[in-house]
Amino acid sequence: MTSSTFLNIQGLSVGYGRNAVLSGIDLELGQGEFIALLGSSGCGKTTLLRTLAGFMQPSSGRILVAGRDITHNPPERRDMALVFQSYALWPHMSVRQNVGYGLKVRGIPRSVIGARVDEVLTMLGLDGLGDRPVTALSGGQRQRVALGRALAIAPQILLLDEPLSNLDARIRLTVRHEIRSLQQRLGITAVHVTHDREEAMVMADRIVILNQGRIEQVGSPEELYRHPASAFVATFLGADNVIRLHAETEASTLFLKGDALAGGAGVVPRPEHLTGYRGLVQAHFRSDEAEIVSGSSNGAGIELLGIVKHASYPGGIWRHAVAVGDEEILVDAKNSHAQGANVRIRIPADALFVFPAEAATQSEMNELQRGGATQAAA
Ligand SMILES: Nc1ncnc2c1ncn2[C@@H]1O[C@H](COP(=O)(O)OP(=O)(O)OP(=O)(O)O)[C@@H](O)[C@H]1O
Repeated sequence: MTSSTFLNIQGLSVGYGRNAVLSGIDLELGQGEFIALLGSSGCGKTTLLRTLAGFMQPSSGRILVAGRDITHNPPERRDMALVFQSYALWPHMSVRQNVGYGLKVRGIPRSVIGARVDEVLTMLGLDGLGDRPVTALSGGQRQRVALGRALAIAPQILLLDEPLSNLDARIRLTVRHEIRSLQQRLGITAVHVTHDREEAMVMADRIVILNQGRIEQVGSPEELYRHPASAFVATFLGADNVIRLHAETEASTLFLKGDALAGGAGVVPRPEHLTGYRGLVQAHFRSDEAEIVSGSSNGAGIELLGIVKHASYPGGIWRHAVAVGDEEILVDAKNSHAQGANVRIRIPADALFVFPAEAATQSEMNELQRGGATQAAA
């Protein structure tokens, strides 16, 4: 644990009955840090948040806040507030009563509650709505009330469980910005659960990618985007074009071979995790980082040969589905290329993420047996 660690999650495992959901989660957050938990449906994001909040008990591991072990504290003795996707407001209460609720149950005097609620309503731009029933508010306003109720108790840690997913796209952008700037202004440590990649990227100081109950990678949005540590992270962060190739390494160079490549081969700098690797790989890249080129070009990268299957115009760019060998990839371009056209696609080395192939197909196994690459991936 570093001296600046505020929330420290150590070896946390959590399950429902005999069904293990989270396994050995280790994570340290600094005070005032905003962390986004990102992962596909069912990977355990909400379970982690509920365990932090004290609504679930871990089967092993500890949670420390400022060095104090709070693993077995009840929710009200954790100095944390949870904001739900569904708002979870009291429908029979006014905005003011909802925001003051947490203070009331803590036995705070009425005069203090009144002043604090006014302060929070102003902070969230809800002045003038205090006496409205919450049922007479828009979705964005309701979520602001839910946030106000959480902030009224001045928690040290704010837990956000997909608070924006019930809002329409435009309001979501506004509330996203409001939450982030409030959190920064108040210096609150925040853990935000989302399955929206862009939301995590623009809001968080660091993103935690969860996959099947384990942490796959932790880093700043840019680190994760530029240096995904696994095929899962690359795919999850948009590098979902995949081409399978054979790879061999020599010193700091990665030699790639495959029918999909122009000239049957390509050379790129070797990523750290492929030191000494020889075998099947899957190369990932984003559709907007691949380029349709008219001739061979200079600079580190690879070139693929493909045939345009169809082109569509989602706005600003043309998106092409291109058959490359047995695989189909998406490539964006400023101009459209006709169906059936033979194209050369260039992917710069720094936009190419190469990992050992997850499983060999039958034809790849046959090729391996014929003496291609000798090391099949795990
Ligand atoms: N009350 C429960 N009893 C048993 N299993 C549960 C319960 N709640 C969740 N699970 C299971 O635990 C796993 C993790 O669920 P969790 O809600 O934490 O996932 P999540 O990542 O938040 O998913 P989503 O993005 O869909 O909300 C899932 O497989 C889910 O089916």
